[in-house]
Parts: sequence; structure tokens; C-alpha cells
Amino acid sequence: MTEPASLTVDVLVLGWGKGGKTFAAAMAAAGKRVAIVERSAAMYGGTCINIGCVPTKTLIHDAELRRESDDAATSFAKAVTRRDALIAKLNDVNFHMLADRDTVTVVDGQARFVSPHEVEVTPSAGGRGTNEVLRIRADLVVINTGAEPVRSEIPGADLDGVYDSTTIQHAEPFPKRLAIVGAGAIALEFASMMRGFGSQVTMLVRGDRLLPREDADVAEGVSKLLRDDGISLRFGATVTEIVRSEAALRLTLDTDTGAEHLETDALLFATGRRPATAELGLDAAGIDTDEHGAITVDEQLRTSASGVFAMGDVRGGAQQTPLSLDDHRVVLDAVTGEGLRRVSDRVAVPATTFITPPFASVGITADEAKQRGDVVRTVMVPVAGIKAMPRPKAVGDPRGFIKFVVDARTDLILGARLLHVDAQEVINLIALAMRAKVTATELRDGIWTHPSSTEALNEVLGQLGDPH
Ligand SMILES: Cc1cc2nc3c(=O)[nH]c(=O)nc-3n(C[C@H](O)[C@H](O)[C@H](O)COP(=O)(O)OP(=O)(O)OC[C@H]3O[C@@H](n4cnc5c(N)ncnc54)[C@H](O)[C@@H]3O)c2cc1C
Ligand SMILES: NC(=O)c1ccc[n+]([C@@H]2O[C@H](COP(=O)([O-])OP(=O)(O)OC[C@H]3O[C@@H](n4cnc5c(N)ncnc54)[C@H](O)[C@@H]3O)[C@@H](O)[C@H]2O)c1
Repeated sequence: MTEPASLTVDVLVLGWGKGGKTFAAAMAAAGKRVAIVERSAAMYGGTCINIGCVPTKTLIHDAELRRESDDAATSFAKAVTRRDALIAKLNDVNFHMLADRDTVTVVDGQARFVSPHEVEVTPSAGGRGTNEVLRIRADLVVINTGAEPVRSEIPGADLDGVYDSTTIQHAEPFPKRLAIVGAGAIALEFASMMRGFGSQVTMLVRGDRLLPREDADVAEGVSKLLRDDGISLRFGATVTEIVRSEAALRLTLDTDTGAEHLETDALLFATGRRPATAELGLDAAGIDTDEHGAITVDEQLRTSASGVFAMGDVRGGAQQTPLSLDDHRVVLDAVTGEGLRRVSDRVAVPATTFITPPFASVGITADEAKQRGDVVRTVMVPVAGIKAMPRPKAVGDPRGFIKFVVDARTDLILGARLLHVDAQEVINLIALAMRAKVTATELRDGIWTHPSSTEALNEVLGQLGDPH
């Protein structure tokens, strides 16, 4: 059946992100006619599934399993093959999750507003939806177009061997030496992963330490882990030029002591991801953005255009898949529920940076607590010294630390920083305890499975220092 060139639906979702696809499925299940526009078939399911969380954690897992004696390039190539097979499957599942519903039309193309409730689609080839719908109208529009890597403008940034977080996942040839610009989650995860595969990794950090928003002892603990792993940390270094010199890249670095040069086989730019709004024609819809190009929204994710919502990375703020997912709950509640949910209702949102072992965090730091005048009790202990935590030793990686910040008056957890095996799981329990107002003493006296990483709470929370 040939699709009409224009389509009117109840709900139009732009971009196949976590929040948008879940919202689209919910609205379709409620009997609404839904259209979802995705510009690339390789992105059915969005960033997380195709180029973000899942493929990188697959590669990280394989890097962790590699033995020192395994050939680096072969190990990486095998891991990429496994990654690609998994991602192809997930992409397909995501496509069918929406395309198989009677009331959903999947449109392959790039969407651009022509008015608040109408978009024009520039069709894209190679998809499995329709690329014949050129205009779509809906009373309810959700923008979920995500974010894109910030592109460097320095000379040489477009040379072969210069990667972003997407292209490096298929780096060819495997870089024996890798320089990384940036020190956020992407830089840290790829540094740890590529080191695991056998690269000599140099992180080029423009500041004077890692994790500037963390307590100094936490930042130092993470830095030490990376250094002990053989990753070189260069602080106060900014790349100003890249030139090809025979088979290598020659970087010019601006440092505190003047210009320096560094030879590397490859360079990864991990300097942030910017909301994908430039091509959306937001002016035509009267949709406002901030100075970073993020769509401005209210507490219920309404944009400045009535009936148009934004969710996920495109609206600015922390970029994490579970936040995009929770955004869809807020919008669903606003349009079909009681309208009670607000994004500011969120408390104790956990996050994990998947270095090896993972670094997980929730709540505030000791410095932040002191700045706001709280009297706190803190503890920071190395994992290797926690007697009642055999699991990291059993799996052969007893590195890292655990830090807690507890309110001295109420005994409630204000924040936790975990660097250890299983930290990405344990942090969820601590976040739940914070939301449910479970005290540090109750966590300390909890009955946990054995041997597990959670049971560290029995010992660590028994070592809180005096109030200060
Ligand atoms: C390498 C990497 C690793 C990450 N790891 C993690 C992790 O471990 N844990 C975590 O929580 N978060 C992680 N993130 C962040 C997480 O992936 C994002 O926060 C999340 O995927 C954002 O989802 P979203 O809903 O905003 O939209 P996205 O999933 O980004 O989807 C947006 C979609 O819109 C499409 N699009 C854009 N413009 C248009 C247009 N004009 N017309 C049509 N379609 C358009 C895009 O092609 C894309 O498919 C990672 C990110 C990266 C890059
Ligand atoms: N596990 C996770 O939850 C996970 C994993 C990967 C990415 N993400 C998210 O994806 C987003 C993008 O990640 P990211 O690491 O690229 O961004 P980021 O904003 O977290 O970090 C960017 C880094 O680049 C540096 N930087 C920026 N411009 C620079 C320049 N011109 N020269 C030198 N350094 C520069 C910054 O100082 C910072 O260290 C983040 O929001 C991140 O939280 C999350």
C-alpha cells in the first residue's frame, strides 16, 4: 500500500530515543494514531541501544575478559563482531516494538518544523519504515531527538584516526597508542576500555584534576586507579593542532609550560554532546532554546509551543537513559494522567561511569554538604581492606573504595561514592534507601546475600567518623 505524502495522527514523536519510543508505545496501546520519525535506520531504538550505553558496555565487558597474552587487535576485532551482532538484534527488536503496532507509522527521514504542529520530512533511504510521508500533522508533538558529539574545529580534527564516541567503536586499525581529549564519562569509559584491549592510553585533560565536582579524595582515588592501570593522565593540556606524520598523528598541545608535541596512532574527542536541535527548524514552531541549543521546558516538559513537549538529552541537563525514560512518565502523566508529576520530584538519582571497576555515585559530596552547613559523618575505606566483602577478592579485582556522607543529626545518607566490582548494582540499593529514608544504621544492620558486594555496608557503615 502506498502511503500518502501527508499524514495526520494524534501523536507525533520526533526521534527514536528512550523516552519517545516508550511514550509512542504507550499512546499506541491506548489506541492513538502515532507517527515516529527517525532519521537513520541504524538508530531505531536511539543512542543508548545503537551507539551509546549498550554497545560500549558490551565492549567494556570483553575488554575486562581479555588476558594480557591475547593479541590486542584480535581481541578488539572479536569484541566488535559480538557488539555488532547484539546491536543488530536490539535495533531489530526496537523497530518491531513500534512498527508491528497497527496504529503506528514509522517514518524514515529528518524532521523539521514548519509550524508548531506540523513537520516536513526529508526522507532517508535504507530504512524499513516508510520514506514517502513528507508532511505530518498532530495535535500532540514530542521532541526526543537526543544529542550529538560536539565537533572540534581545530586544524586536523577531520583526519583519519580522529574519532568520536561512535566511530571509535569500529576503530581500524586498532590504535596501539590512543590519546583522548576530555575527562567526562565517555573519556573515562573509553580510556579504561581501550587500555583493557591493550592500547597505551593518554588522557589529555584541560583542568588540573579529574572529576572536579567530586571530593578531592574521591577524584584522587579514581585517578590512582587509572594510573595504576597504566593510563597516562596529562593535566592542563589542550590540543591545538593535529597533523599526520607518516603513520601517526602529531598533536600540538598547549600546556602551562608552553607548546609540546605528542605522537599517537589515534585521537578520541570526548568533549561533550550537544542537544540535536540545529536542524529542527524550531523557530518556525516558536520553540525556545537556551544558549546551549537545549529546548527550554517547564517542570512537566512543556516547550514554549502549546501541545509540544521535549524529553531526553534534547532538553538539556544530565544525559542518561533512565532520565529520558522518566521524562516519558512525566509527559504521559501530563497528557493522560493527573498532571501531578514534576521533573523536580526526582531525588537520589544514581549514576555509574563504567570504568573497570565501575565508579557509581548518588547524592551530594562531603564538600557540598559542608558548604550548605550540614553536620556530617563520613567514611572512606579501600575495598581491599573491607573484611566482610569477599566478592571483589573472589572475582579477582579488589581495587577501589567506598565513601559515604551521612547526616549526623538524622542518620540519613546524603551521598555515596562507590568504586568497585558491582558498584553499578549496589548504588541502586543506596539510592532507594535514600528515597525511602532508610537510615545508615538500618543499612549497616541489614541482612544481605553472601558473598556479595552489598554486604560491605555492614562493615563500612559501622566505621562512620565523628560528626564534623
Ligand atoms: C558512548 C555513550 C555511552 C553512554 N553510556 C551511557 C550509560 O552507560 N548509561 C546511561 O544512562 N547513559 C549513557 N549514555 C547517554 C545516553 O545514551 C543518552 O542520555 C540517551 O540515550 C538519550 O536518549 P534520548 O531519549 O535523549 O534520545 P536518543 O536515544 O539520543 O535518540 C534521539 C534520536 O533522534 C534521532 N534524530 C535526531 N534528530 C532528528 C530529526 N531531526 N529527525 C528525526 N530523527 C532525529 C537520532 O538519530 C536518534 O536516534 C551514553 C551516551 C554515549 C554517547
Ligand atoms: N555511564 C554513563 O552514564 C554515561 C556514559 C557515557 C556518556 N554519558 C553521558 O553522555 C554525555 C556526553 O559525555 P562526554 O563525556 O562527552 O561529556 P561530558 O560533558 O561529561 O565531558 C566532557 C569533557 O570534555 C571536556 N572538554 C569540553 N570541551 C573541551 C575542549 N574544547 N578541550 C578539552 N576538553 C574539553 C570537559 O572539561 C569534560 O571533561 C554526558 O552527559 C555523559 O554523562 C553517560
